[in-house]
Amino acid sequence: MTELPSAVRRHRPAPMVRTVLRRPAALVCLAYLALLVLASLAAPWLAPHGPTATDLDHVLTGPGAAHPLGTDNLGRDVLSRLMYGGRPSLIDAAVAASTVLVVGAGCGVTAGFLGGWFDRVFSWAVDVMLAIPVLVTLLVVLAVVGDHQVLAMAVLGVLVSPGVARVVRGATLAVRQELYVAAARVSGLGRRHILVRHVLPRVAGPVVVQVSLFAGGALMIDAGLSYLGFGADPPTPTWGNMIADAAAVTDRQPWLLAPPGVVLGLAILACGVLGDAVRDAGAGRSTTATPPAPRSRPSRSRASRPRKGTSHPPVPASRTDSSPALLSIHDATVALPGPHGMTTVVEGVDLDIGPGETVGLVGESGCGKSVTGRAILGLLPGRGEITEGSIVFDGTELVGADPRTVRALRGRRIALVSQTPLTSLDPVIPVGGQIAELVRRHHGGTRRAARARAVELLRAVRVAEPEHVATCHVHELSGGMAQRAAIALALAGEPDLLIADEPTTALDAGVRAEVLDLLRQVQRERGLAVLLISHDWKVISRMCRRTYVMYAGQVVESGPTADLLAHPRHPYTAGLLASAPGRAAPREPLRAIPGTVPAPHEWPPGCHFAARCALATPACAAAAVPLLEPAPDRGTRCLRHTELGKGDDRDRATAVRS
Ligand SMILES: Nc1ncnc2c1ncn2[C@@H]1O[C@H](COP(=O)(O)OP(=O)(O)OP(=O)(O)O)[C@@H](O)[C@H]1O
Repeated sequence: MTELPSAVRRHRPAPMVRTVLRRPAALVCLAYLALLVLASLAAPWLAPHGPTATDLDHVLTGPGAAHPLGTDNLGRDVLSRLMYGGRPSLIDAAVAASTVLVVGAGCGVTAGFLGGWFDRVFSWAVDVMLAIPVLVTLLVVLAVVGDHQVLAMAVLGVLVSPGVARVVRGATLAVRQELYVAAARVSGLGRRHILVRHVLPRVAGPVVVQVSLFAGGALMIDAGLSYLGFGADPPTPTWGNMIADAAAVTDRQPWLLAPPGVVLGLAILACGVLGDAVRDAGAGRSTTATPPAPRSRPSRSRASRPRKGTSHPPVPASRTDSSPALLSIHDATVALPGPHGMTTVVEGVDLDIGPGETVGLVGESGCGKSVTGRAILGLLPGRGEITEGSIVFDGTELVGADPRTVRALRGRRIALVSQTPLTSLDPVIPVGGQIAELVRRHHGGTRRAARARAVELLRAVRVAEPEHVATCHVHELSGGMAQRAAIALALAGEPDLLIADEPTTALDAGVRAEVLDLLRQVQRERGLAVLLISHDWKVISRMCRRTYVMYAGQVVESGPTADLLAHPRHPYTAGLLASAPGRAAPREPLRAIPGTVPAPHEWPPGCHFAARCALATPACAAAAVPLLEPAPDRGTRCLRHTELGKGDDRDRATAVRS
């Protein structure tokens, strides 16, 4: 089993509330605001005098025994009026802040999360609303609704919401684009679940900051409106009209300005400091939660070490032609939106995987391997779509199927393991919690049973101390261990097909061998079919009986791996093999196929590889090359495949430059 990294026991992120409360300044501010709320609520019982009771013998007195904060120009007790006045001021601010929370933050989160037409309408509406002058509109509203201050503050909240919504939308969009959110979709979790469990906790920080800062501003605006005479009618006290009364007699009793001014000023300050504390706590958490660069440690414990003589264990059995395919892709064409409009990025792909079979998909970067994998899961980026062809999984056609049918397969029947486990696991939920969440989602059961199953799955993927690792966050794990956890997560639904998209690319050589061993073991034990996407011929030859080679969106060659490696039937495969790092002799420069993969909008009408091919003839460039069958169970898109592998032509086909 892999050893437990020492880092596992460190850097556990504390819940946000606890992190905030650990800051003395935040604690003082919270206490102050709580005191204000309590004092204003309990004013009828705690205030020494009524809010309008006058004592004409004591007018404009300073602080004293009978009146701790003095009296105003009508002999009214300032402390009592402050307490009573807090209630409307705080209610007004709360109404405005709640409106911003519901309208601003609510719309921002919805637009950022849903995207599409809602986001476009939202952005347009925000642009329009930001052009509306807030104060002027508010004064007009007050002129219409009179002294209905609560309504006015709700209107203020609506007017301020676009700015807040824009910030919150940005934060939500950033979280939505995180790989772990995509991974949660791949795992089959529903939208609402992903929003509540994976997105909202991450955007809660920015939302609280925005709302608390605005609450301070709302207190100030409320006081300002009362000062101007728009608030509650005298003699009802508000902090704003108390400041207005004090301002009228500053020459006779300047002290009178101090109590409402200080109380209000401190309340605004407290809101700001609290917002800062939440922001800092959030930043601290995301720093610890942001996965560091993969720390793949070559853990060398006995169970996971590749054993001598078993470095090339037998490749899992291939599907026989008579057995029905578990996954059958036929003539699939995928288009994605891009700078050149909808562009075809995968064209006419045929690919079959039998139950329990491991099939390789290999090719240079940008050839369409990942898009093909995502097309199977119905998770194409943007407004991408499968424009032609069919994808049949276990007898069910997925192209054009009800989205619920495809969603039901994700995680449960088809799972994905990506190359970046550190970014595809939720950084703020313990690994065990994420696995248990999927177990319950796909198989039901109690929380306790799901947690036990999560530990079992971690043990199955050879994680040491699985009980402990289940409580860890992903940033506490090494690269290899995180990849094991990601595989455990993929197995939670007990799928029939695993799409492994370069699952070992981010790992170092030692851990790579362990993870490949592990994949083969789970594949064998569970009869899993695996589509293994890779750049690495070594991985392909070790794992896959059959391989498909992709170039510029097309499958250009396919066949049993051993045969394909020994006798490539397409110059691209030959070139790719010749430029594999292991093929170069010692001190010989690494070879490469001349040129680069053309971008999808630059694909030629004929053979996509013609421009880089030493064997190309005018016929190759003239028209699209269909998939030919040079031998049983072999496919190639090369018109000159019969000439490959013969003397000089073979050399020319693999002609590469340093
Ligand atoms: N979100 C996207 N929007 C637009 N085009 C995309 C998007 N993702 C991929 N593409 C394009 O689709 C084509 C295929 O990309 P894909 O990621 O499938 O290649 P790949 O063979 O998996 O490469 P790699 O090995 O680097 O992952 C590329 O031309 C790429 O630019």
